[in-house]
Amino acid sequence: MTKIVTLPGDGIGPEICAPAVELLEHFVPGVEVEEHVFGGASIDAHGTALTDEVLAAAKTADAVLLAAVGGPKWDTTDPSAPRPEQGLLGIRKALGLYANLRPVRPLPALYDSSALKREILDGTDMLVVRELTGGIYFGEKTRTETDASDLCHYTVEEVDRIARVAFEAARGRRNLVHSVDKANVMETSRQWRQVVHEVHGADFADVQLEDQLVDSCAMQLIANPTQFDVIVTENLFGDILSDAAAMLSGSLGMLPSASLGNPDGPGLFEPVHGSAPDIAGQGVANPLAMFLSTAMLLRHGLAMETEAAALESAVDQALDAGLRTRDLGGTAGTDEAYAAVRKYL
Ligand SMILES: NC(=O)c1ccc[n+]([C@@H]2O[C@H](COP(=O)([O-])OP(=O)(O)OC[C@H]3O[C@@H](n4cnc5c(N)ncnc54)[C@H](O)[C@@H]3O)[C@@H](O)[C@H]2O)c1
Ligand SMILES: CC(C)[C@H](C(=O)O)[C@@H](O)C(=O)O
Ligand SMILES: [Mg+2]
Repeated sequence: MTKIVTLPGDGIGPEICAPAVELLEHFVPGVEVEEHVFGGASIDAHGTALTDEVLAAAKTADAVLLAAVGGPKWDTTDPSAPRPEQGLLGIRKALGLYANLRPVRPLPALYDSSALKREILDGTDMLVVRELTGGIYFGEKTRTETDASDLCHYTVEEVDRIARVAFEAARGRRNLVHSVDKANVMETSRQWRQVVHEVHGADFADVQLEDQLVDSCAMQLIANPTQFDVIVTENLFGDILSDAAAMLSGSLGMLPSASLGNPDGPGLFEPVHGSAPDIAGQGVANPLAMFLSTAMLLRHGLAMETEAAALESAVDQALDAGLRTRDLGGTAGTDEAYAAVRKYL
């Protein structure tokens, strides 16, 4: 039997997770869905954002569906206090999920919801491949009364394996990879660039490779997004660039993600956005990034390509038919969005 562990988390997390579970039950008859507390909710219940029990449950699942964590209640500058985000980083690392795929494909129906002009958006279709278990997120952290430090560290192996994910992905797309770094300043970036070129020369010479500095990439994402096919970049740059790229789709509430990398364990599927504390509890959150993450779970986690495409198509059709949540300039609530998508299944 297929087992999915769900981690609704905090803020709008539970509101967008509930309808996603209904979609899972629709597409995977008899699916066993096991829900666990996670993030801030887990800090409140157990004093830690990710308990050993939840991690053990996740390891036995076919896939993990996560909504969002965090919120002002747990925001603190005290280094000894537990943080919801530690649960997120902890589960990514513990499951060995180094490859985070964030596809950005603005729909013509939503061009008017974006801050960018239609003619700039038209034809945009990119995949951000974000390294997820290394870099400054996981390097040594220190803090004293007078200073603090975060170490950015990458091994050659970590860069090599994420480069391969990006090149492989490009082969199934437009065959172009932009490797984004800060090689004019950072030593980790200079080695990143060298390793990416070595992997390219050895095994992927058929794929076009471009280097781009991260500051320039941020500008190019807004100025000329259609030039990109696959962007591969380190953890922190990928975090920032993918939120910027989300706005090409009209809203952060539209961008899904899949975290993969361990062939023997489950993948983790979650929207790119956070727990949106400013709108939590109002029933107005856009659940579409969560639904599209569920589609990625069907595709990458359960090898159910037909079902994944059907769900993506239902989202497209609902938007074509006029579905607009508040973040997209409309008035539809979370339940209405779910009903609008359900109509096309
Ligand atoms: N994967 C995750 O769990 C994740 C990701 C990012 C941020 N966070 C956490 O979320 C908390 C809030 O962070 P933030 O406010 O910087 O980012 P956020 O992504 O939660 O929200 C940014 C803005 O986008 C809006 N927004 C986001 N998702 C939306 C949706 N589905 N529908 C409608 N509007 C949406 C919010 O209302 C807010 O105005 C922080 O604690 C942060 O650490 C968690
Ligand atoms: C909440 C935070 C730790 C997380 C990250 O930085 O990875 C989020 O912003 C994301 O993009 O998934
Ligand atoms: Mg982020």
